[in-house]
Amino acid sequence: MTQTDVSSSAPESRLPIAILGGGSFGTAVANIVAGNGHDTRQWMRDPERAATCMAERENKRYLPGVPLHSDLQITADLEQAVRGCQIVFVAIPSQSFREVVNRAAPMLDPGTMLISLTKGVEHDSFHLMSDILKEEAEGMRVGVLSGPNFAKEIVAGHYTATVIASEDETLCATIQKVLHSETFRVYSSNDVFGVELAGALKNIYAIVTGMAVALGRGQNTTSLLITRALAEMMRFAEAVGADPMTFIGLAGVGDLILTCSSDLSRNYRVGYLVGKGKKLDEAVTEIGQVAEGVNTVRLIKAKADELGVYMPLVSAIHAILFEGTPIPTVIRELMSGAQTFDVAYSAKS
Ligand SMILES: NC(=O)c1ccc[n+]([C@@H]2O[C@H](COP(=O)([O-])OP(=O)(O)OC[C@H]3O[C@@H](n4cnc5c(N)ncnc54)[C@H](O)[C@@H]3O)[C@@H](O)[C@H]2O)c1
Ligand SMILES: O=P(O)(O)OC[C@H](O)CO
Repeated sequence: MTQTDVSSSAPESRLPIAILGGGSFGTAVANIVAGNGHDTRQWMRDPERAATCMAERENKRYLPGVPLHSDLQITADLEQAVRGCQIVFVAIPSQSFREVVNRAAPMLDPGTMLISLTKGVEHDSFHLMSDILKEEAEGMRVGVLSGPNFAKEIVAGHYTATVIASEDETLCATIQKVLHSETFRVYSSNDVFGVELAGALKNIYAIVTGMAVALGRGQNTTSLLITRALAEMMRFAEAVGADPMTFIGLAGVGDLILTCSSDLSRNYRVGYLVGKGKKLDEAVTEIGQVAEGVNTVRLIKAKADELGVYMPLVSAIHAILFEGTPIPTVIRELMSGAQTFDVAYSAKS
């Protein structure tokens, strides 16, 4: 297997790089990569939409009003997008992630860097996206990118940071170089599982806080929820073998604060709409974009039950979304639970 070290290439070197996914985040990352002078190809499945985005230099459905970089190539031809690329970013919702990677894998050169941008867990299994990349695309180098990163704020040029996680240090250095810009910083981590898990878990708590805001609750409540969410996330991480320390970084508490504090988050908005009385299906349809947390709640609840991990907020939101328990009943139960230690290492706190 040949593994090209592109991290040491001169800053001006132009690499062929593909981004799979035509939604908000794929588009935001494609714009960064193209802006850094790389030969950037974004793949989206719908040929008509690809042609329209290419012609109008705008992705009207997902990032209206945002000009696409003039060098960004957009295509619905997967082979044309990935051919000869040393780096492929995958921004496909978790439910379709495997299907797309499976299609792309035979078209990739050995040693291609495959980077997941997706924050979810595979439905009906407990696979994270890096597991899928390893299973479906053997012989590739794998990393995950996760952090407090609203696509809309990235394209608006707000100062932003994220984390690239991989056991492959050269891959991390390469991705740091490829994405770094005047407004975008990339930190590295070797805890792939922790970074990826943090990105998936925080979506659950964004639904919870969105709901609390819809119910008229104030900042005390939001702060209570975010802090106890972090405790739950770290307990779960410890139980499944991820490093709890990862959760105090950008991909953990950073993304948790962001997503639980803003209606730019689709997960937060799902919680908000359900809190206002909408049915879950109606809320998801109204958002019209992926809200990974809805599926993640089910999967994490099942895993927490199996492992005996105490996750009262996960149980609470699961009861509201999937068990038909009235919101006031769930809140009463949460608020009358045992008052334990604030900060503790024990998985039972
Ligand atoms: N939007 C953000 O701010 C943001 C930031 C960080 C991470 N993410 C993560 O990125 C992932 C993608 O999110 P997004 O915001 O781009 O979603 P989105 O809802 O904006 O777009 C999803 C895209 O995936 C495409 N898609 C769905 N199924 C497909 C299939 N079977 N084949 C090909 N394409 C398919 C859709 O056509 C659409 O273009 C999610 O896991 C999300 O959590 C999003
Ligand atoms: O819109 P959400 O809820 O999917 O959140 C987007 C990003 O994950 C924020 O980092």
